[in-house]
Amino acid sequence: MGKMRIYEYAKEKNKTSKEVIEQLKKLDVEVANHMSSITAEMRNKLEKTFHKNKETKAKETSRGTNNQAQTEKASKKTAQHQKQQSNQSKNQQKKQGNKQKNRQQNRQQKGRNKKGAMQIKQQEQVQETPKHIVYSETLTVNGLAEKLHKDVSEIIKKLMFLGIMATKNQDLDDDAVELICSDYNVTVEKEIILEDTDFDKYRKEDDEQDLIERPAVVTIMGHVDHGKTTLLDSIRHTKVTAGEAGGITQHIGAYQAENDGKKVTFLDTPGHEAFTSMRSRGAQITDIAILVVAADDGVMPQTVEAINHAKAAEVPIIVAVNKMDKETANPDRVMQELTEYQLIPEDWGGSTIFVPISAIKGEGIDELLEMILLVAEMEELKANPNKAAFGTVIDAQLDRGRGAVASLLVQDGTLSVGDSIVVGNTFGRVRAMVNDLGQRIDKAEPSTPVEITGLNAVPQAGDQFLVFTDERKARQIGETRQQQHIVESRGSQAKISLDDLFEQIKQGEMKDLNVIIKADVQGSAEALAASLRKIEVENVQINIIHTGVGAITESDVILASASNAVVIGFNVRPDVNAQKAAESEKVDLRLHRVIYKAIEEMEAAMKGLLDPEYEEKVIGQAEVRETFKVSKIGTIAGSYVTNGKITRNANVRLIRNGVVLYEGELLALKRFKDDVREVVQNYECGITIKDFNDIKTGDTIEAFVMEEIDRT
Ligand SMILES: Nc1nc2c(ncn2[C@@H]2O[C@H](COP(=O)(O)OP(=O)(O)OP(=O)(O)O)[C@@H](O)[C@H]2O)c(=O)[nH]1
Repeated sequence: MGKMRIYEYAKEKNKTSKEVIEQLKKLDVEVANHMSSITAEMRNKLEKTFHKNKETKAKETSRGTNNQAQTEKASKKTAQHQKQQSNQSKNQQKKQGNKQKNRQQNRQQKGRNKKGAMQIKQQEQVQETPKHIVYSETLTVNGLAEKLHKDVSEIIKKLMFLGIMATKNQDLDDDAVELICSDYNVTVEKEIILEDTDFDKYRKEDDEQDLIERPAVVTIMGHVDHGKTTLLDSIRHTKVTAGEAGGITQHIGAYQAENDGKKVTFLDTPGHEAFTSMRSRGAQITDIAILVVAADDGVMPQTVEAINHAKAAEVPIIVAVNKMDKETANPDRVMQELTEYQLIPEDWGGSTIFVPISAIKGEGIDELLEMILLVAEMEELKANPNKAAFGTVIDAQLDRGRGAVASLLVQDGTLSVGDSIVVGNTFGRVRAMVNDLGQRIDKAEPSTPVEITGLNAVPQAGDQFLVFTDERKARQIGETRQQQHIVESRGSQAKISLDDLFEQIKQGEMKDLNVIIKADVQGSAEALAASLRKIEVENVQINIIHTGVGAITESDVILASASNAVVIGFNVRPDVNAQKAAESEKVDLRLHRVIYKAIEEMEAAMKGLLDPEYEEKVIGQAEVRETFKVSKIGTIAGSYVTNGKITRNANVRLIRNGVVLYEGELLALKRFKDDVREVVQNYECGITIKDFNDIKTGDTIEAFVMEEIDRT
């Protein structure tokens, strides 16, 4: 059985909460309000006094004294009677009995209360009151009044009586709803809508024969200024079928190019940040990554980042060696440098495709597209166009005239105008749909990017969408997802942290521990990586997914979040954005200044030996010299601080003859009559311990705090 609250007890005893609270006060028991729970001891005390009161009241009644409790009881009976009266199916015998009873009670009622018609109105209201109400999510004051068939002002008054100032459109919390209802003797039920909101639950497995080839979705990555945007533009100009819509291409976050009658979809936002932030949101939309490396510049830091991001996502890489038109172009150097990252050309015994291009001159574009088609063929990219569409948001914004506008990439099924759709935490019906050429279309098959309108709100890039055949279902799921999102955003998902690593290893959830290393110099990053790789813990392998030089950046954190990795910073710190991202993404950042400490920590975490985050620190001791028993408060220990200090927010333990009798919180710390924040050595004070009164002269009260350990 759960805890009983004051108002529940009052109801059981036919008392008002106020009466119970007052009675408790008389008994020197302090309670906060009607929602406070009631202990067995409190119950016993109350039972006794109420029992006594009852006897006195009984005597008074026999002397003909009228009292409020009786009036209440009588009016309740009247209400009951009226309910009974309205019930036609009651058997005759009962009716007879009731009639007699009612006549008697009515007489009593009339005698007691001569207010007449007003009274009747109230009774009618009582009659109308439902016995049970059901609500879901939240209820406003107005909503509650409607459900209870009451006037909203009556509910507001009752709330005021409970100390809740509410307007009629204000949401009530569950406790308030429960209290008001209990006041009307109405039982409440909160309906929890258990709509399954996971898209996977609604997506059906495909039969092999229903699958057909679909265009590859390609992302272009690479170092700054190596020519990503130029390449995207070049492909668009040479390969997009301009024409029907006057050749004006729409920037909807992606476009389709054609080569030999086969399509390829290019995502418009170059760079790995967008790619990885989508992945961190659970969306894997890229099938192939094009790594652009300028032939005159070679492998640069962001080239390496891009490689690691693509590898972490297990996406095949095609290298486009750009700026081949330049005199200083040195493709061999690029190839040489990339071998370090396991991107080895076929000629050199590897399997990576290298295509020399000049994005600015449009040279090598055909070859690049051919290679993309080749890799796509090897990847066997397929989808079933004959089912409800599923895919991902590439971009979304609010348009003044059109409302929420979202660019979607259809990844499976066919999206049609009029479809009921849930997009992330939004929903609606596809009102209008345009393709990358700005043409209005009715249907979009797998790998097609489209822009749609008709959603109730703006979704986020990386959100997934799913079409539902039932419009109502789409709405329900959309609304529930919206609610869940609000709840989840309060306590965002936990990522891997060294503190729970061992637990996960034990439970077999962790086979590879992904690590990102950022250091002040390449040498130490490599040394740390090499040492970490050597750590041997059964069944777990350390996987260094990225190493780099410089501060920990937001991009590192996003990669860590997407890959469930821990970031180790050696002699470097996170920048402001990285710090913020780590907090919101719950990414564990470990900062070290000594290599062996970093290794030790990792090893300890993997073996489950990591110290707790906090450790106890004793801050002072006091000797109990006298005790005072105060009925409202409990035992006050008149003490003398023998060393250190006792602070108001410290935890305390009571020690008697060297044995710890109790450990808990300090309730009050006083000097004379005043509450104080701390009392230092050689001063006297009064201490009370929360929920503990067995304090004796000669006991020691030890104060301690929990301090975070600095692991650096
Ligand atoms: N000579 C030559 N220059 C090129 C080529 N491709 C791009 N460029 C030039 O290189 C510079 C950078 O090109 P962008 O396409 O903006 O490079 P990016 O990788 O998109 O750069 P960010 O958007 O800053 O990351 C521009 O001045 C381009 O004109 C090429 O094939 N040959």
